[in-house]
Amino acid sequence: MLKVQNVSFSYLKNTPILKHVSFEIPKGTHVSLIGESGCGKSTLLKLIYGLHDLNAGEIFWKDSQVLGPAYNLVPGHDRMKYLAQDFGLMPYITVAENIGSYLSNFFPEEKTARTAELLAMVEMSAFANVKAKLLSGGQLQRVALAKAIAREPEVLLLDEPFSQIDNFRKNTLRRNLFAYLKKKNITCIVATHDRTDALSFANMTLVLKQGQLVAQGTPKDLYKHPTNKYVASLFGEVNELPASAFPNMETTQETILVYPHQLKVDETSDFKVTVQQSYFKGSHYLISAKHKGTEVFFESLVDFEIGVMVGLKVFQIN
Ligand SMILES: Nc1ncnc2c1ncn2[C@@H]1O[C@H](COP(=O)(O)OP(=O)(O)OP(=O)(O)O)[C@@H](O)[C@H]1O
Repeated sequence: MLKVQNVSFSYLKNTPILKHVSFEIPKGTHVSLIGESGCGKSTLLKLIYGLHDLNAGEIFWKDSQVLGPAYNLVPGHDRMKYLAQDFGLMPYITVAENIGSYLSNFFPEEKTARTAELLAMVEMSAFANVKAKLLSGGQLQRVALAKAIAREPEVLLLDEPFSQIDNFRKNTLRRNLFAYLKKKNITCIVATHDRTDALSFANMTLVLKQGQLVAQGTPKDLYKHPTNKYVASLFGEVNELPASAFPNMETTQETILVYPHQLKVDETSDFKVTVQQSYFKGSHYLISAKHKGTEVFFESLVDFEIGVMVGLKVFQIN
């Protein structure tokens, strides 16, 4: 169990970055850490790893307290691995040597086999003998991931681990990596802006806003029952609409959160919008429209001309 208890932290005096953050993560859980840019995701990963001293609170991995540089000559918990956004690879040695640098030289055959296994997982076998400085950003990121799991940490902390990897490779890589981590029961926290990381590959999602933990739960629960628009918008476009605009909800004062796929064109509906822009998404169009000055997004299988007025109804609310 990873326990983060009432943690507060600031880099500079009087500028709090994290405020009273508490949560617990059972061993082997995959967590996605989401929130707008600058909300403190990277900082939280660094604190869990022990790279900074806390202002208040405590962090424990199992029975061992994570201590910052004031208490540790070499910062960083020895059962954890933290992969920063800048990768931390050595440019003048090969890909295989970079990965092998964390593995013991006492068992050369095992080291070679393990390096080959890790290279295959990140689809970089063909680059084993290429110097790291010659790789693209996405290739470097794949090698850095292989290096991070080389010694099988108990806790893996990944900061935007797939940000530079093309979509084609990203999906295979995510499936390989998360299946491997599950098999080895490695606890993993991924700070991400990618909704697929947050929804499809996590058992638990933590939502940060301005340094505070504002929501936590399974990805499905948070997606289906977002506590507010901020949480919902981290999964994609979302509309906040007056409930009274829709049939059977005329007397309701509240607003409702509706994802674009939950709105359907229905010319009989009194809720009229004017089409502003249409974005082709492959399987459908995402249409941006206006209702009394408010932007409304809906999905449609057919395209609409800009300026056309259409009626919308909510057809599938959570
Ligand atoms: N070394 C530092 N010294 C001072 N302030 C810092 C330092 N590192 C980060 N910050 C500030 O802390 C806040 C949180 O930054 P952090 O990198 O943790 O956010 P984030 O959620 O990971 O952002 P992003 O999604 O853009 O990576 C930001 O306001 C940032 O400017």
